[in-house]
Amino acid sequence: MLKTKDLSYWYQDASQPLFKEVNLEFEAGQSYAILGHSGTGKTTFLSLIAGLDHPKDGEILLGDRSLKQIGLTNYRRHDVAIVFQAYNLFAYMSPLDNLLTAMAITGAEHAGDKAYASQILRDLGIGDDLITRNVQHLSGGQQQRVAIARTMACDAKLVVADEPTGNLDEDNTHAVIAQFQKIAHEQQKCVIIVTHEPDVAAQCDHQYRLENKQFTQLA
Ligand SMILES: Nc1ncnc2c1ncn2[C@@H]1O[C@H](COP(=O)(O)OP(=O)(O)OP(=O)(O)O)[C@@H](O)[C@H]1O
Repeated sequence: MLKTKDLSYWYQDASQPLFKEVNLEFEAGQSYAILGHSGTGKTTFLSLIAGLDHPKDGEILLGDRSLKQIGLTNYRRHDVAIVFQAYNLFAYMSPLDNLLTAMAITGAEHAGDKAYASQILRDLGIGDDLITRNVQHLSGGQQQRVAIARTMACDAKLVVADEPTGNLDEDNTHAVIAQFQKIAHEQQKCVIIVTHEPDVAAQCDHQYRLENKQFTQLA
């Protein structure tokens, strides 16, 4: 589904790339964890996959089209959903309006369908008492579940998450990863998660470590 072809990136100095000539393939219906020490370039890699920046060298292909051909704005709107550690919800809106707004912006199949959006939130434990409350009055774990619900309500086949459990306790971490597994296996999406936590990575279908400018498959 998504492929990197000789992908390289550096910020200032081309002789010191963060990663070099990376060739990876990510399939629909599977989840992938990317581990690695701080500063190795995991977030940078994810931002390229998410279409937030252009590669310095090489390319990223969705199916047989490069992100450059698709256009990054187009790609971000329709093909990829992003979950950050800091939830990144629309502030001052309720969980329900967060989903409905994202569905409208991305032109999702179920755009405007309140019952559909409410059910996804309910399935993630955001019940009727919380669904219309300002998201800023929700706990960290609840906000992260809303962010995940939003990716489920939209049609993007690729879901990327940067340290999605970084702020969560053990129970919420477990629930969030279980939900990502559901997104991969039941919705047949491709889920790519950057994490520091080996326990989190171990719950994904595949694990890679970014080290010495290359990705090594661990499992
Ligand atoms: N906009 C930028 N300009 C210059 N250097 C940057 C920029 N963003 C990140 N870097 C540097 O690039 C390197 C990789 O950063 P990145 O955030 O991708 O690493 P990471 O593996 O995700 O780290 P962490 O696990 O700590 O989040 C770091 O040394 C960082 O300081």
